[in-house]
Amino acid sequence: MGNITLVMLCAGSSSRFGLSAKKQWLRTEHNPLWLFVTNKLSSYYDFDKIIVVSSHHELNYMQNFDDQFHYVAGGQTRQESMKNALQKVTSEYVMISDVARSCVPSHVIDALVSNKGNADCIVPYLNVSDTVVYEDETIHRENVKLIQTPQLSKTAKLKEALNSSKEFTDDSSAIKDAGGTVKYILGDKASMKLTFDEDLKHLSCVKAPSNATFVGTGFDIHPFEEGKKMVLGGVEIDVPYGFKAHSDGDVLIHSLIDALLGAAGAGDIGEFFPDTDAQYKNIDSKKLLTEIVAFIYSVGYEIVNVDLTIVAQQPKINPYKHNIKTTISELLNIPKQCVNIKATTAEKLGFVGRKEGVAVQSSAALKYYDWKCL
Ligand SMILES: Nc1ccn([C@@H]2O[C@H](COP(=O)(O)OP(=O)(O)OP(=O)(O)O)[C@@H](O)[C@H]2O)c(=O)n1
Ligand SMILES: C[C@](O)(CO)[C@H](O)COP(=O)(O)O
Repeated sequence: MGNITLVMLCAGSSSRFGLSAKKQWLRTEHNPLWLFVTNKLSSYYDFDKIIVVSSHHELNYMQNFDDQFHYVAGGQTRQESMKNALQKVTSEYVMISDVARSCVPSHVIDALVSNKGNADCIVPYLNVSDTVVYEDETIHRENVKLIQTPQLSKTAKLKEALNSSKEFTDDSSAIKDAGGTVKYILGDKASMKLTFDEDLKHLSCVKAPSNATFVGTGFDIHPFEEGKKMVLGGVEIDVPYGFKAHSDGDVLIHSLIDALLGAAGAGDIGEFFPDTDAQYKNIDSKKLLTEIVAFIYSVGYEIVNVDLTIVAQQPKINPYKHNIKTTISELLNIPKQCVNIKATTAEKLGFVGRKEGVAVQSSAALKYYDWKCL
């Protein structure tokens, strides 16, 4: 243990990446990239502590993957994410890395550690081999450094440097601005940052995602309530009663949400939308499904197909099947032929047979987003 904490920054929004999946959630075999990179760096050096910084709404999901790390919610900027992580750093030194730099070679980590203490911040860089023009003027390219991460800082100095109102794009510029010392060491082209989708062709150290399929199931029941509008599968049903619920009571969409979350290993609808939360009172469940679909795609999955079975003695479902199928396929952004809607009565048995309510059983299949096929 060398009194160094590793902070892995994984809370970005991947806005420049431009794909359905966020870059830190691309899979290599079965591992999300953030886990692959964190495990790789932790194999190079025996850190005192490893902190993974996640987007706030992915924190619970991320923690499912590995409980050996500490997890912290990130902020709106890289700097905010760093500051949030630093609140949990007690070691004398901190190594902060971008998960977007997924193929950092071990010799860079070795060089950072061997320079520990030689300056307030040890920074890997690359020289440039192109001619450089800055504001229409050609400048001496030997004076240009392309800065990389991880960077190894004295924790106290970095904390002090970030207590600034200024926004810095990396640790070393903050430390320099605070009068600290910086030592530059040669980095490696392999440490290239994954920013745009075309950068994927340089992602040499990771394997393709597994082609496995993941299946989840959902089940929900809602009793009838007189005088309420009925919405089922996002479609208004022409009957003088609806579903008793905190939300609009769309029992099909609730069941489908649980099937999607189940396939992704992401818990259940109540963990995402507590029925004690006033913001979901009478909410349109299509909005909930839209949020869950965005989550499923952003954490690196694609939806293969869904199969939904409505168990109802009333109302008659057949007249609405086509519209429900169309609505669900649009909400999931999958072809209509990948959405199957079944309806059955309960043969007048039980609460369904007594026309007290409706149950829906759902199944969903997911696969990893195949970024290698781009
Ligand atoms: N609020 C933020 C913003 C960025 N990062 C992390 O900082 C690293 C470098 O940021 P960048 O490559 O810009 O990632 P994104 O912010 O996701 O990309 P974009 O700017 O295109 O949205 C990434 O590992 C990213 O996850 C972070 O932890 N918290
Ligand atoms: C920290 C960094 O990787 C050093 O080059 C870079 O500044 C991150 O920039 P981004 O826009 O936050 O990706």
